[in-house]
Formats: sequence, C-alpha cells, structure tokens
Amino acid sequence: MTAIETRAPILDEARLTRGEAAVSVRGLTRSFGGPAILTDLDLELEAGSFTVLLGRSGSGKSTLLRTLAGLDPAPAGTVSVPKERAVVFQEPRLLPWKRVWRNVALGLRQGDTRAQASAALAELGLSHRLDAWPLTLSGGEAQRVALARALVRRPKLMLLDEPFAALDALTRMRMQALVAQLWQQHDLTVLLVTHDVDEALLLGDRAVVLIDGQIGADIPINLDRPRRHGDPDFIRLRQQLLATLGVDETTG
Ligand SMILES: Nc1ncnc2c1ncn2[C@@H]1O[C@H](COP(=O)(O)OP(=O)(O)OP(=O)(O)O)[C@@H](O)[C@H]1O
Repeated sequence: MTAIETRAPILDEARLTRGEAAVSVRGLTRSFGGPAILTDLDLELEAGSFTVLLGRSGSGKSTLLRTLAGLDPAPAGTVSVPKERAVVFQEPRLLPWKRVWRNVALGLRQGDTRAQASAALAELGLSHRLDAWPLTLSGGEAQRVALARALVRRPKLMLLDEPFAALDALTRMRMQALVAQLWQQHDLTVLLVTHDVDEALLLGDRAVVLIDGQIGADIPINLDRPRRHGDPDFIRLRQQLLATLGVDETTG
C-alpha cells in the first residue's frame, strides 16, 4: 500500500461498541524530507478507551495525532478512523471576531445551532459566557470553549494534543476531571498526547509510548478510578513510565 486511505468503513455505519477497534493504523510511515518520524507504525484503539500517547519531544506524537485527525495525510499506510472526530490543541484557536457560541457552532449546519452550542457550553460550565468575545475569556475558559466546540459535533473519537499544557496547575486539575467526565458520559474514544506522566496515569487506561518512530511500549493502566497519586500501584506505574521515557527521577 503506497497511498494513505483515511477511511471509515464499518465504523461509520453503526454506533461503536466497546471492544471494537475505533481506530486502526497499519504500516504508517511519515517523514518530512529527512529520516522517517513514524516508521511502519501499527496501532489500534478500542472503542470507548482512553489512551495516552507519550514520547520524547520530537518523537512524532503530534504527527500521529494530526494524521488521525486527517490534517496531515501520510504517504504510506492505512488509517481507519470514524468520520465523527474532533481535535483540541494546546491553544484554543478561537476566532476572536466571533462570539463564544458562534465559535462553538462553527461547522454546524442543521437545526438550532445556538441551542446546540448552548447545550455544549452548559456541559462545560460556560452558560454565562455564551455571548462573550473570546478575548475576554481566561485561558481555562477559552480551552473549555474549545472542548465545547469539539463536543458539539458529537464525536466518537476525541483527539487531544496537550490540551492542558498552557494552563495553571489548578485549572489543569479541573480540566482533567472535566475531560474524564466527558469521556465517561459521552462514551468517547480518547487519544490524549501529553508530556505529563501524572496526567497520563490520572486519565488513561492505556499508555502508548512512541520510541524511534514506533510503539516502543504499550502499558495498560489498571488503576481504580478516581486515581490517587499516593496509591502504590500509581507510583509503580509512574516509575515504569518514566523509565520507559528514559527519565531518571533522581535527577528530574
Ligand atoms: N510540517 C512539518 N514540517 C517539517 N518537519 C516537521 C513537521 N511537523 C513535524 N515535523 C518534525 O517531525 C518531528 C516530530 O514532530 P512532532 O511535533 O510530531 O513531535 P512531538 O512528539 O509531538 O513533539 P513535542 O513533544 O515536542 O510536541 C520533529 O522533528 C518535527 O520537527
């Protein structure tokens, strides 16, 4: 196979059920002129799962996520993803000349788009900001608007590229809880790119680590929810993940 097929065969026809593959990547290779960033990579994500994607800076996490989003077609491999997918980036990427609800409603075609945007914003605790201008929002509020804009499309697959990285610690914790809640309530399949091992262990049920262009480690996170930092199993997995990433805790 030389050309990428971003296709959604069986996946679009029926509601995904747990256990089915929501995402299937086979033989994905991507380079930007130089050596390949992703090399013959295979990955499946189970419907309803929450996978965290880790790896050193430059290992290709965003490249993989952008490929799944359909934003960066790769020259080799096949990628099956549901058509109903949404992406949230580190920056909220709101249009400053449109009010909050219009940003959320972007791309909606049918029905009462203000009502749909309003319902999504209410879920994110932002009913009072419906008519606000993006520039008047705090960083956390803006990122919640970005989440509402993703949610309003009723995605099956939610792709999150370090969505909390620019937020302060307290806001980040609130956002993590919010995303965990959305994942459970909407039966989403989530792929979250993060540098933060604690965030990975708080949210994911599987950690996938990119090393040398491939899945270098695939670690199940079998911890009860809600997760606790002090839990011995949490600490053990933390050490395992850090070691996989080549981080020596004693030197930071
Ligand atoms: N559009 C592009 N053009 C050229 N090179 C690119 C492009 N996008 C990514 N790269 C290169 O591909 C490699 C992987 O980038 P990518 O952003 O996927 O890594 P990452 O693991 O997400 O990194 P980080 O953790 O620092 O965000 C990097 O060396 C980057 O410079």
